Amino acid sequence: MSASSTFIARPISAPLKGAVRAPGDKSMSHRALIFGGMAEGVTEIEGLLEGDDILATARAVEAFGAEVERLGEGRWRVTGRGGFRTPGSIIDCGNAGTGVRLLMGAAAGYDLTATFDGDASLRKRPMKRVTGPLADMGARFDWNAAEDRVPLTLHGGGLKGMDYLQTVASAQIKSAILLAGLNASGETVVVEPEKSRDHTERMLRAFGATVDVTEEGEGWRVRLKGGQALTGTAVAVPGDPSSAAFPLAAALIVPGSEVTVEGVMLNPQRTGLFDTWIEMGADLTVSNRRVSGGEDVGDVTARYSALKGVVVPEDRAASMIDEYPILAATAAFAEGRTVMRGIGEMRVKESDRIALMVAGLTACGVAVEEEPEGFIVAGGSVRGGATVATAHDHRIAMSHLILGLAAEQPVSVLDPEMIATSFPGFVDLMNGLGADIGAGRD
Ligand SMILES: O=C(O)C1=C[C@@H](OP(=O)(O)O)[C@@H](O)[C@H](O)C1
Ligand SMILES: C=C(OP(=O)(O)O)C(=O)O
Repeated sequence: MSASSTFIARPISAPLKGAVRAPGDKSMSHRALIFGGMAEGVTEIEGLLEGDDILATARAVEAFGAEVERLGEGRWRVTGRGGFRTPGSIIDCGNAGTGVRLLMGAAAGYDLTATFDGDASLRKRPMKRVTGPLADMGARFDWNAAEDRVPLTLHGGGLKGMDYLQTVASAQIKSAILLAGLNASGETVVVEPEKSRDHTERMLRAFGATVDVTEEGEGWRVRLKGGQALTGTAVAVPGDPSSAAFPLAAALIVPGSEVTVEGVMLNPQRTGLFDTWIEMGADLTVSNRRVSGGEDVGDVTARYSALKGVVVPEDRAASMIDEYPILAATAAFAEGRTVMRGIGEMRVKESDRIALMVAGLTACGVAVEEEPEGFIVAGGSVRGGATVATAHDHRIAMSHLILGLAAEQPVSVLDPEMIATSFPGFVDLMNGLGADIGAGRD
């Protein structure tokens, strides 16, 4: 696909109908591969997301010395050697912030040297939030191009545990420090201001580690002792709520629709969007609740709904940080204003997601106000009829394509190939439900 490729979503007149499965959860897929690579023995993974971000992490884990095999669709085996060793090549994490930050934390605990890099988007993202605390534990870093950015070289080993008080609620920072702490002397403690996704804590226990978690203020105090070995295990990865959000959003805004996404992970630190949609008046129901892979899972059904604008509580941000773009797309069809604040973190994702959503929605005829740490969408009719820049950001691309299905005129997005980082098969899945999304003209 050329650099100037586009996808186009055309307004549809018939409702979306059907039941689908979301791809495997991206956060858990990164962790299953990385922990499997750090562990001694065999880790069998089912439901692994085969998106580009995860394939980059699989290659990285292999470069750090584990054996990584694909057994079938979503079925992978990692045979770990009980630690990472110096890789023979640069660790290219592609587009993945989670991949690079968790891998740096994991690698920092071992006596090795590794150079990390990524694509143009990853090269713009801040790394000191992770290298800072890892350096305080004893790791050394060389900036190979610019401070705070990849490419960078890590010299690991000889770490001391630390107490770390996080200023932002970030599961990536928390996870990097905890993974380093596993191979540090003494105890490592991370205190977060608000609860962030806890897949690392849960999954480390499945790999045999002892992790102590207590409530502290609005967040958690997480403690683990250094010198803990991980043992390979079986991991079942449930569906990704961040991906499920797209077909569900389409059902909410296309009249007459009813769509079920089966097997969606419902960890409370990931379901802020669903809570917000329900407050907006969405007909969203969960059935068949069960536990799978140590996480709550259910089938989520969305039916077309007359949505109302809401003020999203700021303390919900960590539980839906990747979902504000698709929330904004649905808010464009709601009656009244949807106020999204306390989300400055959105500016340091794969793109400046506040700026990109404001620009894209404005181009589609939606009234939007930008703030330094948030934005406000005034809902109503959506004209569409625009070609939207995505800055190679998968969630910006998918959000505008969903918007286009219910707009008055088609919506095109530039550079849609990044959708494959988190949701390979997005277009086929959506079209199978009755959407009209296809390749546009260059
Ligand atoms: O830990 C994780 O798997 C993730 C944490 C979040 O990032 P931050 O930790 O930077 O908030 C999220 O945006 C990202 O998509 C996945
Ligand atoms: C922010 C995201 O991912 P990452 O930080 O891993 O690049 C995302 O998937 O929306």
